[in-house]
Amino acid sequence: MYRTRVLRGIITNLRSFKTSTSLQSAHKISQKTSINTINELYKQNSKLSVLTAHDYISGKIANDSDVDIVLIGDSLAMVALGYKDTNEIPFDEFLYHCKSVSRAVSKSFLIADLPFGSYESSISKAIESSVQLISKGRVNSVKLEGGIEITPTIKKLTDLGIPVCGHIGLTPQRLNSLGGFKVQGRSVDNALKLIETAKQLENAGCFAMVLEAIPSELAKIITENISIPTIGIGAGPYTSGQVLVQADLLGLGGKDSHVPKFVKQYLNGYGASVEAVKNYVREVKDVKFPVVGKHTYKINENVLEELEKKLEKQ
Ligand SMILES: Nc1nc(=O)c2c([nH]1)NC[C@@H]1CN(c3ccc(C(=O)N[C@@H](CCC(=O)O)C(=O)O)cc3)CN21
Ligand SMILES: CC(C)C(=O)C(=O)O
Ligand SMILES: [Mg+2]
Repeated sequence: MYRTRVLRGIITNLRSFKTSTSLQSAHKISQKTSINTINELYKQNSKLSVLTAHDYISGKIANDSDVDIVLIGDSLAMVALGYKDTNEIPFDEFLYHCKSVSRAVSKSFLIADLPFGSYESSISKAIESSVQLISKGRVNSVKLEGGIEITPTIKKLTDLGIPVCGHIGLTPQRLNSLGGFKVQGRSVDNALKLIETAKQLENAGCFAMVLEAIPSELAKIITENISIPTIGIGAGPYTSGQVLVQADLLGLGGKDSHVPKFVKQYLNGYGASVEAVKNYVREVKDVKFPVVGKHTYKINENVLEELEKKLEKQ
C-alpha cells in the first residue's frame, strides 16, 4: 500500500517535471544556468538580468537574488580595490577575485572580463588567459572589449568552446584613447561604426554583447539588427538585458564616489552600514555590547568555585 503510494508520487513528479520544460521551473529547482538557458530566455523575449560581483559575499547576493548572469567585471579594480582605473589590476589579482566569486555562484551563468593586458598582444595570450579564468577561476565564459580588430581572437576562442561576450560603446580599458569615460555613438559615423561592429562580433561567434554608455535609440537599432542578446549599461531599455555594477546598485560607494548617470541606486548601503557601525562603536563605549547571557559563554558553577579557591591559595 505504502509502496504504491510512493510510486504514484514519483510518477506524478516525473510527469510534472517532463511537462515543466519552461525556464521558470528550471530556476525553481536551482539548476545552474547554462548558455542554453541564456539563448532560450533571449528567444522567449525575456529580459536578461545581469549583475557584477567581486567577492564571495557579493557573489552570494547575486546568486541568491536569481540574476541570470553574474559578471565578474574588471570594474572591481576600482570598486573593490581602489585602483584609479580598470587598467591597473594585475591578472593574478583579478583571478583571485574570480575564484572567490565562483565559490558562491551555484545558479547564475558566470562571465569574467578579460582584464587589460591579458588578451591584446596575441591570440595565444588570450587563450591562455581565458583558460586560467575557466580552469582556476571556474567561470563559464569570458568577456572582452573591442571591435573588428579583436574578432580573430573572438573567433578562435569560440571555436575552442569558450563562450565569448563582446563589449562595445564605452570600453573603459580604452579610456586613454577615448579621452575618459565618455558616452559613445553620438555622431552618425560613430553610430554607423558601432552598428557594423556589433554585426561583426555576432559573426565572430559572440553569444552576447555588452553595449555601454550609448544613446538608447542606437542601442535599439543595434539590438534589432543582430540575433544575439545585447546587455545594456547606460544604453536604455531597448536592449535584451541590463547590467549594473553591484556596488552602484546597493549604494556602497560612499559620499565622494562618483556614480554614472545611468545608475539607479536601489539602496543606500554605505549610509546604512556607517549608521550600523556607529551604533556598534557607541555600544562598546557605553558597555551595552556584549550582553551577558546573550552574547557570552557559560562556565560551570563548580568549575568557577574551584578556580577561585585555587587562585586564593596562590
Ligand atoms: N562604480 C563603477 N560603475 C561603473 O559602471 C563603472 C566603473 N565603476 N568603472 C569602470 C567603468 C567606468 N564607467 C563609467 C564611469 C563614469 C561614467 C560617467 O561619468 N559618465 C558621464 C558621461 C560623460 C559624458 O558626457 O560623456 C555621466 O555623467 O554619466 C560612465 C561610465 C562604467 N564602469
Ligand atoms: C559594467 C560591466 C559591463 C563591466 O564590464 C564591468 O563591470 O567591468
Ligand atoms: Mg569591464
